[in-house]
Amino acid sequence: MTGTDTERTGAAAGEPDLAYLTGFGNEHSSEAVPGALPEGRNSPQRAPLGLYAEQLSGSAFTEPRDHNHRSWLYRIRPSAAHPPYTRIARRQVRSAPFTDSVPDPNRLRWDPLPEPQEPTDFVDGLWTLGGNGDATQRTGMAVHLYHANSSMTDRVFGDADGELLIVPESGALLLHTEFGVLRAAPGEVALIPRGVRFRAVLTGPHARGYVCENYGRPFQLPDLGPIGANGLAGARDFRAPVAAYEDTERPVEVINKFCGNLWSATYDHSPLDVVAWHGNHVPYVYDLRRFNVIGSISYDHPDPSIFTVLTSPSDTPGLAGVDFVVFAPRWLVGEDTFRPPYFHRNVMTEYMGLIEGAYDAKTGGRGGFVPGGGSLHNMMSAHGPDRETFERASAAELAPQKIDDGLAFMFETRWPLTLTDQAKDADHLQRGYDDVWQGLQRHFRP
Ligand SMILES: O=C(O)Cc1cc(O)ccc1O
Ligand SMILES: [Fe+2]
Repeated sequence: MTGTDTERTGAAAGEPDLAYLTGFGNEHSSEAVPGALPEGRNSPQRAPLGLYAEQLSGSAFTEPRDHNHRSWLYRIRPSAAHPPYTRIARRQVRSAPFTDSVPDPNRLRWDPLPEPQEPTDFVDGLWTLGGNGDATQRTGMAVHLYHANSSMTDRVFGDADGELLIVPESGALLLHTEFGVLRAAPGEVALIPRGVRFRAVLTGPHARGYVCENYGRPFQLPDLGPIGANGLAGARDFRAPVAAYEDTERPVEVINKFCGNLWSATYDHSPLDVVAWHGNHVPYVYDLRRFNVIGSISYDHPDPSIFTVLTSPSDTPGLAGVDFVVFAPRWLVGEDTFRPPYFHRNVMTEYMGLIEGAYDAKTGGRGGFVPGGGSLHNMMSAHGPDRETFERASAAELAPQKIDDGLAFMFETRWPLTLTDQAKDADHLQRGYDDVWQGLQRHFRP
């Protein structure tokens, strides 16, 4: 695929007007200064405009074309021009393998992270809930939350351990990356590929959200099978940035997450100095409201795999390292059907978050499933509608019904999640979550 279409999205007052390149997985190309991209070759003897040519590989050179991810960057200085990194405190960031505790079969739910008390940027505000796999083996994933009240200035972050799927819940982020600037507001998700450097700028006083750090194969669009050629997330709705560079000659701290630790080096310039680029290892943003929701128009509640936005496949067909699933506004019309999510036990592990409103299987409000909160239903943990939802939905008069009062999502992973101590012992862990399934009456009449 080639992607040359550009799309502009409305930015809020005072924010830059951002242009984007559209399409998922495209061989995009972009130059901030005309003539900065070499033609016909990647690495001419002297790159145009006195730039340095550099390849960034997100896959092994030899991976099949379908899975090959790389970009060529034309930059003011090569990334190699940096002083040594030294290890810094991890603060509240943890990585796989997770060894703080043993995996817990209990159903768990958290309220939102408390507001930061001191100046906290996106990196300082990352707080790891747990995960699975092993970052050094490039398997598994981690669930992080973030809360920030300041922008990253002269501070840049890159994650060698995996790609970052950022799910804002409150406050939009401007993500200044090596490839240009993306804006991700609540209701949108942004993906920063492995190794790509960025800094997060707040557009208001506060920002909060979720991050899926995927150590495994990069997220891709799911196959559509019998759905056909269209449906779910449309490839053309994914937006990559256009090239934009920082020509900054002052100290900039670059933080590198590497095999679970944070390392820092102070460069004498900004590493966001890419004037032109081409390739398919690129960041992107996607508006979840564009998701084409497909469901049952006869009876029964389909499995939530029908809501998969992105999947990170494993070596076993159909078994994802992690799926990103969205519960977007939709109509429910099932006849003689219990319409909310059913009671179930799942070999896959489900972490759920709420971006806005309410979720149809759970009661919201204080002590319930609330925006910014999260729930964990680990492998084979019994869960489903809470008592109130069960009673209401079992008695409801069935007419076509629009579900449009919320936006929830799920990170669904093939391996159980192990919690960090800070998640297990958090004040914002809801201690009485099991009670939502208490009082489900016996109705058996043989
Ligand atoms: O547990 C959940 O709420 C997630 C979920 C939703 C759904 O529609 C069906 C199954 C499922 O696990
Ligand atoms: Fe579930």
